[in-house]
Amino acid sequence: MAALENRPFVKMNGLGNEIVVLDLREAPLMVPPEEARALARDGVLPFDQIMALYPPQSEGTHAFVRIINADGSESGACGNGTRCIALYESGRTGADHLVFESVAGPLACSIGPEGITVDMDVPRFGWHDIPLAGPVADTRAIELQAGPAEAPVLRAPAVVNVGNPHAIFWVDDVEAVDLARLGPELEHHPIFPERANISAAQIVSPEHIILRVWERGVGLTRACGTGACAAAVCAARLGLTGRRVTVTLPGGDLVIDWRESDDHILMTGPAEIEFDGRLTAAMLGAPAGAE
Ligand SMILES: N[C@@H](CCC[C@H](N)C(=O)O)C(=O)O
Repeated sequence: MAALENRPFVKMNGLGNEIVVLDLREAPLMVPPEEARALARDGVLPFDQIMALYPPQSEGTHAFVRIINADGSESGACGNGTRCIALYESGRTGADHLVFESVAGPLACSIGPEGITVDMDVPRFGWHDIPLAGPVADTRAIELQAGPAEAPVLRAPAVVNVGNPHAIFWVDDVEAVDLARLGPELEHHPIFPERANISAAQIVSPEHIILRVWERGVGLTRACGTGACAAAVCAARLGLTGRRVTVTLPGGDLVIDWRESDDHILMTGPAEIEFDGRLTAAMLGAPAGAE
């Protein structure tokens, strides 16, 4: 029998980033990676991330959240998924201010007229924080390139950890970059011992970035909240933009404010509940009723 069989789920999205919320607080269990992979593969419940909720570990928090990618790997952060669990929990409790915990630390969320704002904590730029495979004096532009000589070669990404590792390449036109081909090569580049999310970022103005993301453990997604945070803080740090930008992804816009007073990253955007149901053996890759 599949471990997750018959568990309730809620299908949500954050700007088209496909999210499945599993509220496991009543009967906690670890999400088997092979069941996550089967669920992502079977097409009935396509998802980019599972946001699995566990009983809170600290006073005043709503849940501990573990984030599982479609390939079964775990991530320390998921911006779009965090807005989704904030909306889900607000619907259950009526609260407009919520705090979750994750392996990367606390996630304070507030629901307001502009959308759902998540405090994504502070960015980390040290080579060992990303992490990179070895010491790099200045991670503002590491020496890395990919792509055939005849195509626009991606060069010298900025790198940052915003709860998960990101590499951002600055390009003149995001549509001219074949991220579907270069993404997997770069995600698994040996310079990234924990792999990395790979973005192509086009600076439109000091207040506007267009972004495309190849997500670690998933692939191309319609939106990546941590990718938007990563591109925003790296662009500001390089003087390419201000500290408050709109990031346009295929699924829509996020507003990122890299707060001057404490360097926290505030991400604001929508979330949507689509439908709910219960997981079946077939969805989890096991024959129904199998012991
Ligand atoms: N879609 C997420 C990112 C989820 C985790 C990422 N794939 C990773 O493994 O680091 C977001 O909205 O941030």
